[in-house]
Amino acid sequence: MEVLKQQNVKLQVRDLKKQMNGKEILKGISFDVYDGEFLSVLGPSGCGKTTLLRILIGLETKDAGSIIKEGREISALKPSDRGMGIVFQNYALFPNMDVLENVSYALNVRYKDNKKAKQIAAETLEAIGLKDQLHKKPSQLSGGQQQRVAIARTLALNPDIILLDEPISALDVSMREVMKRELKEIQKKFRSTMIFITHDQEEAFFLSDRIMIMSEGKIEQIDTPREIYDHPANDYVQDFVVNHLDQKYESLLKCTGKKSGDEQHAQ
Ligand SMILES: Nc1ncnc2c1ncn2[C@@H]1O[C@H](COP(=O)(O)OP(=O)(O)OP(=O)(O)O)[C@@H](O)[C@H]1O
Repeated sequence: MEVLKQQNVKLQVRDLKKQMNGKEILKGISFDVYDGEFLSVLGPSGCGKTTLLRILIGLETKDAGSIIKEGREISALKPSDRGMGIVFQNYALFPNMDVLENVSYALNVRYKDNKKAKQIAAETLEAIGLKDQLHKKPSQLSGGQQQRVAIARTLALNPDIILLDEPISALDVSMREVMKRELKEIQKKFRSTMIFITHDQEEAFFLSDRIMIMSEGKIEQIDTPREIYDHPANDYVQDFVVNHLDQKYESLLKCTGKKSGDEQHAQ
């Protein structure tokens, strides 16, 4: 974590508030995201994760607070000017276009140069392991492959920050495991800054540099997986995260190659 803290802060969210139908959905959320960080937003259904994501990218307005990306307040900008990309749970691919066309579509709009768009799309698809699938339609791909196309489509646009809204949840159990590992590889390869929404404790612990735990529109704790596990901030975190993971945490850490706090101090 110290390494990340020394890096640039990419995004600063301050005192973000949102009400809907008279109900407080976000109750003054403040956090930073570091350059190159994988931050998970973890919480149960209805705690406000998706609302937060939609406000960050500009699909929803905020009532109060600020969103500062690389020193600039972006709240007034439209979604396409915010330098953020989003990957949805349901892929949202164009069914009539092949894989290459799906990824090059937005690049065409950006560069107005079909050849360049296709080249960037093909390079990104190759980097993500889909070079043999370029001319298949989405319906000819597995759920995991479709989600990789959706991720490639976002990566190809090279956004400053990628938001992922439960991108793994719709896949079947075995594909979820594969996708989890692939997502980690993709983030390492592209060194992207990612904000990942999930209700799944194991996903968050496996993937994240830090985890932000939410309940009922507020942040309960934001820290590294190890810190959260070793020092839960309150009873909620203890119950929702630590008790849930139980003995699985050490094996999750082994999978990621992360060392325990004690081992790190010993070095
Ligand atoms: N358009 C809306 N109008 C009124 N209430 C809404 C609207 N959108 C969301 N809510 C409410 O806001 C709260 C937070 O919803 P949100 O979708 O952000 O939570 P979440 O943590 O992402 O949950 P889930 O994983 O189930 O989507 C919920 O109580 C939801 O019913």
